[in-house]
Amino acid sequence: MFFPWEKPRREQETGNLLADTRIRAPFHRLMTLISGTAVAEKVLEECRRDIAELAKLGKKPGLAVVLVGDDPASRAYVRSKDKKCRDLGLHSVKLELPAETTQEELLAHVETLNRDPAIHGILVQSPPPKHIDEAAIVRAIDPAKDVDGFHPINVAKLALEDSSGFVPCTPLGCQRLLVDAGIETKGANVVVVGRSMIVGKPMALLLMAKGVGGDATVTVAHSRTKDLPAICRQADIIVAAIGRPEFIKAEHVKEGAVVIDVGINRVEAPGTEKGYKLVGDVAFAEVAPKCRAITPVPGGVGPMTIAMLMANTIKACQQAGA
Ligand SMILES: Nc1nc(=O)c2c([nH]1)NC[C@@H]1CN(c3ccc(C(=O)N[C@@H](CCC(=O)O)C(=O)O)cc3)C=[N+]21
Repeated sequence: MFFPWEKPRREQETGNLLADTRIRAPFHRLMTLISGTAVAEKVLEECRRDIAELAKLGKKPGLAVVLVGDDPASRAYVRSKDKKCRDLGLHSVKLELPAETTQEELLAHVETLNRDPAIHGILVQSPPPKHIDEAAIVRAIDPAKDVDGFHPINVAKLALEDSSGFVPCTPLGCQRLLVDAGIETKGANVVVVGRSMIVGKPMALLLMAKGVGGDATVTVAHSRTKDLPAICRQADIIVAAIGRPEFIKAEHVKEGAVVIDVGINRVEAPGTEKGYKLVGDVAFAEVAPKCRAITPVPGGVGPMTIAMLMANTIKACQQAGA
């Protein structure tokens, strides 16, 4: 028997796949691989338009990324943020400070950037070395330049659904992926796994807010949650932000669920060129066949995070002196 929707199984590659790439799944369903790379490109196209509008007003958005120490993964992120800024024609300042930088020195850098009118967004790469009090640094950033959305003022604005604030880039990117992939969040049971200030908590607030990409029924699960697989199996949408490689297995996922994989874990891969590979918080090979849609790693949430950082920087510029 031949069903027209049964397309030949494709190599389950992850990478530059389009959002409508479909892989045949069991029970004659089609599984969508949601391409963060493709959606991020769309967001960046919108950014280019906004940048052109600002240029007419003589304005150019500027982003400062501050990195303390020499963690290789952090350096890679900072480099790709800097590169994306340059691609778009944004003003980009990259501050790479030694691991021994003191709290006072770092605060002085933040103060300088707060006062710099060419800088609209400031990001201090997380996590900083142990001797740095990250909460104090975050509070020192001018909330109007806090494009990470970590400052208490911006956390409050998100909770209050005040759209003048900045929402953390990763949850914002996840929400945009859901909206762009045509996945209805209104009334959906969403389980967010992870309660971090960077992803889990703001993700939950966004999903329960009123409007497009919101109106969901949100459950936040974490390391102390009882019977996590049973809780996750209730979910129409799972957002996995645990920070443990391939933690979410087939037993966590209801047939036909949508899975957003926020994890970016470097795991050893002997014999490969780099000596490591990136895996998500989801065991992709066993989970994907059960899903209606899923994001890959790499090429999923990661590129969206950077695109939303650009979008937040543009918003900061638009709001500056407005
Ligand atoms: N203050 C602060 N803000 C952040 O937004 C922030 C941070 N600190 N600390 C670290 C995390 C991590 N993060 C990533 C962003 C993009 C990719 C990304 O583009 N990943 C590519 C792959 C990149 C590769 O190949 O290494 C992908 O998933 O396809 C990854 C990770 C931002 N972070």
